[in-house]
Amino acid sequence: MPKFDDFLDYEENYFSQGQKRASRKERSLSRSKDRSKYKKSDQDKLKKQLQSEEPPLGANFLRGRVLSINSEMITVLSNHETFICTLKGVLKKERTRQKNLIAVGDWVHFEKKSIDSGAISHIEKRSSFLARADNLSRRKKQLLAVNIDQVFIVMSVCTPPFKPLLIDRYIIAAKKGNMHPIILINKVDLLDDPPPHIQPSEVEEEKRLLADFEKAYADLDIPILKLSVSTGHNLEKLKALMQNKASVFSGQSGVGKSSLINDVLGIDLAIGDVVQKTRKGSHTTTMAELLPIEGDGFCIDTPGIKSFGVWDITPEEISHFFSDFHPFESQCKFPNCTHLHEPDCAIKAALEEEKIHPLRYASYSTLMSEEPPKDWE
Ligand SMILES: Nc1nc2c(ncn2[C@@H]2O[C@H](COP(=O)(O)OP(=O)(O)OP(=O)(O)O)[C@@H](O)[C@H]2O)c(=O)[nH]1
Ligand SMILES: [Zn+2]
Repeated sequence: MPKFDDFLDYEENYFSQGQKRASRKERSLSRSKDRSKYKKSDQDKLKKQLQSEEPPLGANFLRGRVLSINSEMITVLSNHETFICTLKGVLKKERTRQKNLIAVGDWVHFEKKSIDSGAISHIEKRSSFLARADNLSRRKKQLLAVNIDQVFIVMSVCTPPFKPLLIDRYIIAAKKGNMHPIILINKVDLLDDPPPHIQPSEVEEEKRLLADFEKAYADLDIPILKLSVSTGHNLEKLKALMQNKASVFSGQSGVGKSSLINDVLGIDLAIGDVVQKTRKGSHTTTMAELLPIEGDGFCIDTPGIKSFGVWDITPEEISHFFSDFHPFESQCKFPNCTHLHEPDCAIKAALEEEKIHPLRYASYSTLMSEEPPKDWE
């Protein structure tokens, strides 16, 4: 195992771990404030606050962003120039104590040693964590990247069919890591111009499901963008959403993540063929890389990232993040009601009175009862 893999062992405390320890009462109190917690302005505030706590840059020091970490080399971008950096001795000592000392996406201070090299002396506090379950080692999680602003949850229509019941898993994983979820519905061209093997009735069903989904999720403060890589529909809007941000694309196989990434990176690689496979094959490790996009901003293109944290969600987290259920929960007969089988459940009552959308309840009950499939990746 390469030495630097140790950096990716995830040992940071999610902000949500504190929440897990909090009593049920405290949790329900905090729930009422939850809606605002993940709003853009609040996250920006957090970033500013974290930044203001950092020490001032010394003379001959630069501030930059870690783009990639390979063997003993850390590539840092500062003012549009890249520097190959090492860790200063003092940080190396800390490295043995704190495993995730440096990660892709970190903001660092480094001393310029030559026109293209430097020594990192300080790592700024992180605003978000992108981790995934580590199947290979006994240690539980791998840290893939930090300070990622937003997660694009990519779904498609028709091929593969739209699967609204999967979306909340991604939403919760994003929010747990303190990243903004944004839902992308790709391949909408197929709704107007379906290939011959798709029956008109299937297309109608997809349209109905999509309309239902938009209605059910309209009030959740999560942007939904319908687009098509094939026709270019709304791709400019997507690029605008990515400006000045670090973004990651997640979603099931075949929904069009690579096609979208290629488009925003402004590269023209054939998708789903040998070129694409070779490109993926070249990522022999699970390490992420920040790739500068057209304009200003970054995206991450790492195969392993598509399933980050989505099978690592507890029932407490599920109810915590279903904020549209919170106004009713206190009226359930049992304080620990799971809203699945219990009598006198206020959530089921709200569902019958159409105060909760059936799709939201279906998503909730699927999450609460489903085991992760073994062949997820
Ligand atoms: N009709 C249509 N096809 C698309 C669109 N976007 C992508 N595709 C096709 O969908 C297939 C899968 O696209 P990819 O970009 O490889 O999907 P992916 O999500 O990266 O898949 P994995 O690499 O398996 O995770 C390819 O054949 C694309 O050409 C679209 O907007 N419309
Ligand atoms: Zn209940």
